[in-house]
Amino acid sequence: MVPVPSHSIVPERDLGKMPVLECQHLGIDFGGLTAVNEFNLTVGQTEIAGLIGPNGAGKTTVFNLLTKVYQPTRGTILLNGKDTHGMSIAQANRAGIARTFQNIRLFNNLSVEDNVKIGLHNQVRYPMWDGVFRLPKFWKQEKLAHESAMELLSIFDMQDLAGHEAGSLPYGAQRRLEIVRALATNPSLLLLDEPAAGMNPSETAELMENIVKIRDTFHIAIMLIEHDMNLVMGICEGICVLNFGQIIAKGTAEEIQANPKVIEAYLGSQKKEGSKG
Ligand SMILES: Nc1ncnc2c1ncn2[C@@H]1O[C@H](COP(=O)(O)OP(=O)(O)OP(=O)(O)O)[C@@H](O)[C@H]1O
Repeated sequence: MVPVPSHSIVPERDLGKMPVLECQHLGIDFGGLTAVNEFNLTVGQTEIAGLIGPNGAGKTTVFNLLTKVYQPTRGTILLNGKDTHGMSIAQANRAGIARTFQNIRLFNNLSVEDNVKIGLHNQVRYPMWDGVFRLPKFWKQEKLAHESAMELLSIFDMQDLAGHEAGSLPYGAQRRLEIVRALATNPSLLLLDEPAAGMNPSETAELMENIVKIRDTFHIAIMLIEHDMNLVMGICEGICVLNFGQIIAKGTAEEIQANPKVIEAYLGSQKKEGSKG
């Protein structure tokens, strides 16, 4: 039995299992600015978790700490129980963490399939010479990579787009492709940075269904940053609210929506913005 810390909000079905992520006293300073401090969070093995808060609260910085873009000034990150201290971005990815970005980062001139294959790359194994001389092992791996890429693209019904240039896809499809490429690295924790940004309500509704489908199909945890409260409150089981780099609340959608501190710092202004449009 794995003890779950008291600051945990993991769903019941994940209790007793090794959490996918445990952040303990995590923090980072940029010169005199403390961007994140005392960030303590546990994410369950199959949890969909949300990280919300006002602009500049430190959400993307948390993702950058988890993925090793930044090394923390203090604190610990355990990924599937393993301390990620000193890992590079690639090592953290191989250890099971993958992400998408607020601003789409695809290889625009490559095909959709090749973008997914880049994600698969950390699992393809053959000696260098097999690749250089196009030996049978290389072709076997290529065939497997093609099949895996098509299977992953089918999650979003994108198989027919495999040969298209990634940069030529409509915006919503590019966002979906980024998720597929991240999934191709076989993560146990998938981080999505504002996945619904720029999507219309029907695309967002479809995205919500797909996020749940990905969790159910791959049995992984998903943590997302999002300003679309319909999405967050609709699918996130545990929600963590950041303000000025500090966690001000953790809980279920109902608890967060009723929390006066969260309403004052964030949800109140979100509602006003929503009513403007
Ligand atoms: N590399 C850096 N150097 C200096 N300051 C930084 C750096 N990265 C982030 N910050 C600062 O850390 C704070 C948190 O920024 P961050 O981008 O994490 O916020 P956020 O919650 O993701 O905001 P948004 O919702 O607007 O994306 C901000 O004050 C930002 O200016």
